[in-house]
Amino acid sequence: MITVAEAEEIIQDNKGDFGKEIVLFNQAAGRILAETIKTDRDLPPYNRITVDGIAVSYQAFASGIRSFRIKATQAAGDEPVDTEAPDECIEVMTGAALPATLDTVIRYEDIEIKDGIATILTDNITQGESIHYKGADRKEGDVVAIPGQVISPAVISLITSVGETEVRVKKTPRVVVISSGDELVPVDKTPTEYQVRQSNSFTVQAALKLQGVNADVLHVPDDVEKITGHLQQCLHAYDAIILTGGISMGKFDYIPQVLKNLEVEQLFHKVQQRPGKPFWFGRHEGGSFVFAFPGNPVAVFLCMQRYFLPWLHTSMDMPEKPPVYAMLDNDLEFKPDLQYFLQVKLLVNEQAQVTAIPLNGNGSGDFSNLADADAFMELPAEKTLFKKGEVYRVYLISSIT
Ligand SMILES: Nc1nc2c(c(=O)[nH]1)N[C@H]1C(S)=C(S)[C@@H](COP(=O)(O)OP(=O)(O)OC[C@H]3O[C@@H](n4cnc5c(N)ncnc54)[C@H](O)[C@@H]3O)O[C@H]1N2
Ligand code: MOO
Ligand SMILES: [Mg+2]
Repeated sequence: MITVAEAEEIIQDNKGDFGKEIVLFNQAAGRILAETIKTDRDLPPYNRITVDGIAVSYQAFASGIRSFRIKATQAAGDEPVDTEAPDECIEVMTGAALPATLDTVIRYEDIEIKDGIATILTDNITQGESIHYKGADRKEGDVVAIPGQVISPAVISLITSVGETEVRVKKTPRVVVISSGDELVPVDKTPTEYQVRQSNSFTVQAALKLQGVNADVLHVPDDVEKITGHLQQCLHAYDAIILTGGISMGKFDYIPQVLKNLEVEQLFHKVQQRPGKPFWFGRHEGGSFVFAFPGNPVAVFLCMQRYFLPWLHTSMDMPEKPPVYAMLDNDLEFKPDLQYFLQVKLLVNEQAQVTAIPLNGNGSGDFSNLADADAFMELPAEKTLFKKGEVYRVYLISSIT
């Protein structure tokens, strides 16, 4: 059985490539950038006035002039108006360009205007104040966003301000989520006393939706022929297939055998972890990747967060996220020689430490705490006792915020 680190390495060595496409800028939010965005001119593009008031010559102010004749009023977007005499000023609005003859801007709050004369009421004026200088933020041609970056609202502001009407983005993979098992009934059907509703596939579909991936969902019964037929089709139609259930040692766990029959190369089966030990991963020569997750709901959830989403991000050339650590809040014992992924709630205490409160449950079939969990804490396989105050890595559960 391979370790978690080995499984992770094998998955990362098998990244997908789903291509690129061009989308309109107003359709690009949440997509992954596949080009470099550069400024088309300096930012700001001119000496930008940052308050509503008057623009004056500081030299004139320093020489003792306090009353200035208003030569013109200049709105944002107007061509700047130059002054001709030291005691002239221009009334200027926030966002307007600084006239070449002037160098200091004074707010309306600090002046009084009467009969076309603006009088400065304070001596507390600094040369160059209230001006956001041309090129202070970025120079023309500077890089402002790079491939692999999520197109967040902030990136949209960069894309639009440099006039990119279309952007090249990474294509999202075509993904199908296939649940298996005769005990599972559709969500809108009433199960018998010993059946349960299909929930895993929709959990996975929802996790993908938050990543901008619209996955299809399918259910297959525990029937070799039917599983084979569906999988055969899916191997040609999808970049990634996520299966849930049917991969352990049960009499009706047909999935690994069917995948083998369909010549999907097994890259590993079983990982030294809980939950999710029976996890199966492989790839088909047609290019499709198969992630077969154990049926227990917490195992599916963990495997999505710990393996599939990082694979998706790597495949989309997104930068690796820095690791996150938290401090265990309870003593804990875990004897099996498996890496244990503990569901935890994260809190930041008054010392700015991130503490992890374990959410004790009844194993990987108990998904009742999942909605309260913020992360899985990865407790090393070689240890048995974990003490309050010890620090371990946590894998955050992806969410909207
Ligand atoms: N003899 C052994 N038995 C088991 C082992 C083992 O090593 N030796 N491993 C256990 C572990 S760990 C897990 S996890 C499960 C994984 O089993 P399968 O992948 O074969 O999954 P199923 O048997 O199909 O189902 C397990 C469990 O999950 C429920 N399930 C499945 N799909 C869904 C779904 N779409 N929505 C909701 N619930 C689902 C299913 O009803 C079962 O209760 O095997 C252990 N056994
Ligand atoms: O891997 Mo299983 O999810 O431990 O029950
Ligand atoms: Mg089973």
